[in-house]
Amino acid sequence: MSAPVPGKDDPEAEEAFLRLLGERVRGLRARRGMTRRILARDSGLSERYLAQLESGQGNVSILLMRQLARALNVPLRRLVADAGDESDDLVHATELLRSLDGPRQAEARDLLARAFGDADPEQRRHRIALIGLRGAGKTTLGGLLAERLDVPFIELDREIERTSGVSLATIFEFYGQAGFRRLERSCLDRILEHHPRFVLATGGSIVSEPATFERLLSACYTVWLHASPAEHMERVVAQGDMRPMAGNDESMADLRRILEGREGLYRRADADVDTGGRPPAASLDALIAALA
Ligand SMILES: Nc1ncnc2c1ncn2[C@@H]1O[C@H](COP(=O)(O)OP(=O)(O)OP(=O)(O)O)[C@@H](O)[C@H]1O
Ligand SMILES: O=C(O)C1=C[C@@H](O)[C@@H](O)[C@H](O)C1
Ligand SMILES: [Mg+2]
Repeated sequence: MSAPVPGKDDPEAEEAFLRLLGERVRGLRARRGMTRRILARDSGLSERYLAQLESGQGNVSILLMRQLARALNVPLRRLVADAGDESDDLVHATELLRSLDGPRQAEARDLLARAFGDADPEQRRHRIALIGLRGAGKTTLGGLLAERLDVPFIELDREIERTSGVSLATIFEFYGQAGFRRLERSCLDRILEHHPRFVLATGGSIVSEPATFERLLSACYTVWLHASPAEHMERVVAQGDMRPMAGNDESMADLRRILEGREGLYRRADADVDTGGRPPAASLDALIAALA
């Protein structure tokens, strides 16, 4: 039996995607009042090829797709968006956000999260979620904090393993990053549904999944635990934990790169605690102070 390819669709789903692409091109062309002949001329594709594509039978290369997008004057992402990502409201709201500069985009995102987030602010204070890189102290401090607050301590990675009945390594091997992310999201949703109070230790990479991270931020009081890269590495190695980080082998360079890639997201937490250069008991006091 050949190895599974988690990113590959079955042939029916592939056909459905090509049909969607064809309908999308036909719809955009119609809305613009362009004949197939004109679009063929402006994009450099032959009329015959365009007809094939519009009927869902053309698997067009990315460069030809870019030519088509330019001729239709739409961003390339609009042609290849997943089903459901193309309502006019979503497209217009996205364009509005894109017209703002960086700081105002962040402001707009926070406004939207406040207006449409599902959290009751009072309940949010009783749901504490620890985020941070491996070795930050999420498990160590999370357990101590839960004991102190007399609330359940939940480890999201362990919940994912318990629900799926297999180890994280097996999930990644057979279902890929995408499969892990789906399980992570459904476990988080279930925890939020069943527990009004808890301390939750999340997986270090939860911040890389925008929808899941937004849900976490809106439903929980989040605290970013961090130490210096060297301390993170020291702690991970001392635990004999040789799990690959984001698919790479362990090295300081990888760890720095991962931290760099995630730092801007970790910073969105409600509070942060530096767990470096002090014992866990001192970090626990700092964590409790950060919740006050
Ligand atoms: N100030 C401190 N706060 C928390 N942990 C500390 C501190 N100083 C040293 N440590 C040690 O660092 C390690 C932290 O590991 P821990 O498993 O809690 O991190 P984690 O964030 O849960 O990592 P992972 O993402 O791999 O689950 C523990 O061995 C702990 O004893
Ligand atoms: O930091 C990471 O990249 C990860 C940490 C783990 O807790 C798991 O959530 C997963 O293996 C990814
Ligand atoms: Mg842990």
